Amino acid sequence: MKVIVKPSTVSGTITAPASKSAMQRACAASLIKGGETVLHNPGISADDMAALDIIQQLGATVMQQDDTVIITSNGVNPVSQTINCGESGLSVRMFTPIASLYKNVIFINGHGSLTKRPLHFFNEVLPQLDVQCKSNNGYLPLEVKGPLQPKDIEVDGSLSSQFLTGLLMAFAGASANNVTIKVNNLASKPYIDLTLQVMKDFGLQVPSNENYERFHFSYKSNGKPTDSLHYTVEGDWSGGAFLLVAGAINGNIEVRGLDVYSSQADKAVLQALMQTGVIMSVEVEKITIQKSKLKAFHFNATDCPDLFPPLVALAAYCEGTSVIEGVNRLAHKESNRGLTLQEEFGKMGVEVVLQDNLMIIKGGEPVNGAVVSSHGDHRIAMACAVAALKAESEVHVEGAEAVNKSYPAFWSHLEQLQKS
Ligand SMILES: O=C(O)C1=C[C@@H](OP(=O)(O)O)[C@@H](O)[C@H](O)C1
Ligand SMILES: C=C(OP(=O)(O)O)C(=O)O
Repeated sequence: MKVIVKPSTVSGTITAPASKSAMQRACAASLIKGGETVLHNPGISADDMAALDIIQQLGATVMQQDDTVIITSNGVNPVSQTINCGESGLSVRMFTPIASLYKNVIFINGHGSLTKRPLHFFNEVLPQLDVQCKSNNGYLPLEVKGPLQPKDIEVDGSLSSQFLTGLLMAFAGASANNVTIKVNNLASKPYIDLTLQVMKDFGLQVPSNENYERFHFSYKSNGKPTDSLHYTVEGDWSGGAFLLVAGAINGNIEVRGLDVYSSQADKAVLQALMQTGVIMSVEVEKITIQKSKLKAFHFNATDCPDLFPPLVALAAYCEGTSVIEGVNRLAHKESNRGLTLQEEFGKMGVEVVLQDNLMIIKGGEPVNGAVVSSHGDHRIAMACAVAALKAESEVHVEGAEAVNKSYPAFWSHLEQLQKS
């Protein structure tokens, strides 16, 4: 699908979508907790749908009712031998250890970009927890056979935090007692805060967190699972970042649904925006942001790598040279995002230089109309669309359907803002 974005101002009020990071964790926690969970503001992205499907294959029942999703679970009790993670990195890395709680073989698959994302962590780590694990040389498909036994273990967290999220959930699901997960070089640390927050909200066992290096579980019985836990999925700072950047580039908009007290990593977009000098007011209920004269910024996105795409769009309109640190974190996302951002913004005449772990963006020059490609990556599609808002002419975004992975309403939200 191709979407043509015309240069235009944006105005009006928009509510950010549900966070897929929070929604997928809530699905996992509902499965592990047992009993009934009512999810309010449930996400509907492709990644969220993958997580809902996985928990059903692993034994939960899922019912849509009005604006909620009701999940009932008896723990991990699969009704199928196979789970399909779609294109979701979080789902495959979080649900593989959870599926390993089961005593029989489970096959794990996915499609598209997920088949190219590294999973060798499991070949190294799961056997140490008594799980047999086969993979296709460190890639999908996987085959696991548990039951996983929580043990003291030391793992490498430098590739992705998502493996640790999976281990933490699985250890809680196995009632880990007096065991420690030691992690070296953990990446994307705030995502672990979100994991621990969701575990706490669901009444799961929460380990102590010693400086993101040691997570110690000491068993505390929480008694019977709470009947009918109500959980509201928070708004998505990762998708919301594109809306805020759209406002800064060429708008006057109000973004709702973003919790300023959230544990989400991408809340840090506010820090980058503040450096640009944008006119913005942050309140509990809403963030108001408007087109302003923007100056270049220097931002470290090592722990919030999903902010690179919106920040490159922002940097294109900032006077001077902006620098974003943490490019090494981008190689294994839906595309190799350092390279795809360089290529696609290059087509619009925006110079993006990759130097070691830095991305250097020369801003303040005219942004040209162009035909760009999403490379099947939702965040590349959204970054190009937002950059188009003040371009010299139309930007044609090919592969625009990629946004369904995290933000299916993105194109209609953008259109709504362009019209109001
Ligand atoms: O746990 C999560 O919800 C996520 C963690 C991050 O991945 P890494 O830990 O691999 O950086 C992020 O990029 C991804 O979009 C979502
Ligand atoms: C990398 C992403 O997600 P995941 O790793 O869960 O596929 C993303 O949403 O940008």
